[in-house]
Amino acid sequence: MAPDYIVQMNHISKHFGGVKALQDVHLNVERGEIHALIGENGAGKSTLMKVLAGAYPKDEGTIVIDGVEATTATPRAMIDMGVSVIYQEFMLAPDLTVAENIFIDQMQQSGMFINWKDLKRRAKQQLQKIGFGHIDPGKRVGELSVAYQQIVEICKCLAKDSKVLVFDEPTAVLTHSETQKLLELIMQLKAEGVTILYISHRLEELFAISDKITVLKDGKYVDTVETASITKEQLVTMMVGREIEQLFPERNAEIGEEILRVENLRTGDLVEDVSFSLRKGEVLGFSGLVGSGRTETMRAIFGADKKTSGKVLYFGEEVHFKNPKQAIRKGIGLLPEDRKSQGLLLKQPIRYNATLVSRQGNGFINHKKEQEEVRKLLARISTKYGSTEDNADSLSGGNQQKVALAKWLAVDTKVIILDEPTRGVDVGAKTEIYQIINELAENGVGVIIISSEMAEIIGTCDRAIVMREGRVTGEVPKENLSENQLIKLAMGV
Ligand SMILES: Nc1ncnc2c1ncn2[C@@H]1O[C@H](COP(=O)(O)OP(=O)(O)OP(=O)(O)O)[C@@H](O)[C@H]1O
Repeated sequence: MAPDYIVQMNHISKHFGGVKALQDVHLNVERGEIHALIGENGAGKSTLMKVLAGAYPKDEGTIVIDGVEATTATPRAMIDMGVSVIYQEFMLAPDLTVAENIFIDQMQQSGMFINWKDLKRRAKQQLQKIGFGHIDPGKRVGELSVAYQQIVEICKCLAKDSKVLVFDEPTAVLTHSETQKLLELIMQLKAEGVTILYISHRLEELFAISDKITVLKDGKYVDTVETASITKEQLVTMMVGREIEQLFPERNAEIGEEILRVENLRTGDLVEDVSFSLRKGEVLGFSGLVGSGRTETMRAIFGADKKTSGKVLYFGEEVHFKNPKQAIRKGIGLLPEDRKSQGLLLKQPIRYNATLVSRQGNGFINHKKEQEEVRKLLARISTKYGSTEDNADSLSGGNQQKVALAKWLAVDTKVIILDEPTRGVDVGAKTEIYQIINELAENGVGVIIISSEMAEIIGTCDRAIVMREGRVTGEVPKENLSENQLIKLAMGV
């Protein structure tokens, strides 16, 4: 029997200026399957999905949805054909309620008198249908957690009768248990006949839920394979074009004297009592659930937020950084978790972003020299970009993360705090980032890594601190690091 394709994208090409983001790409998805899309940062996954959603016009190629060719692929036309995309940055209106967000498109279209009671009832029904009936349809979306906002976004798509749902890295911002819930929901949607396209850099997720995987590399189609017929290693080789023997490279750092000590730190409403120390050449992991206060702790140390009480000792001396500038001057760096709002200036050139920290205090700048240095820096972590003068928003998500990291590699730090350093980064580049972390440690830098990926904490750290509800619940040395141990401490059991 001939395959029953619901999405057929063939010979798709798309360029942005000189960058060929997609060249003669194919994507054929059968009705009712979960089809994963994978590839390195900048491979063209998001662009292909934006072309499918009608958000970007294609240069060449055809799109056929359920047997009908999309001749005018605008966002409206593609929604009408049954395709909806759940982007990493949700398209929700934070000031409107859950119910209003779910039905916003219908409300705008009908322009009729709105029966609020009915709207709430229908929203509740939608939420119940996918097992989230406990979300209040009258609540403002801005007050919901990221995971719940994502549920609202999914309901919004389902309310539009979407036949094909595209998830673009949906779990990057979710906790372990939220991720499990989302994966279950996706399986449920599949059982109800919805076709799913799924982008993720987390291979274990792809192997858990997908039926087929399409691999892209450098904007080109590599292959489509049955998930059951391939191993993780084979998939990685297809993706990066080489074998990755070891995701977490070995390190033989010499751990030296104590350089940072935090005593009974209290900050904001969340962090109540945090104490720990960091030594020269040490990689210290911070594990815990989202909302456990890890980011807030680091921000207070870095002078980005005020501490209410407690002490920070740096090389044995008490310090009171009033702002990040003071911390940076003393050799402390922080790569924030949210690169979009804190890590990068998206409307500024890549070069400017990569030298943001190193140029502080330098009046005269030699552009040529700077460009050359930036190129070298970015090559160290295989960043894919057009020109150093392009704005940061022209970069793919993972490559934005690399530029945000690069700016810290351009300066000498003694302590560097990396908040979710590999979020949205592909496996090949992850290894390169781990290698850089190792090099920093070998050069005597004390490195702190906050990570929601337990494998990352286990694979890279000499020791881990686990936080829960604003307090430290445990400290685990390398030899005892295990997922089980980290989960127990994070959940308080
Ligand atoms: N609006 C844009 N303007 C210029 N170039 C762009 C734009 N959007 C994407 N690109 C370029 O197109 C290429 C593909 O990017 P895309 O975002 O599709 O990659 P991706 O596979 O989704 O990567 P990631 O895993 O990092 O999210 C990249 O080289 C990127 O820099």
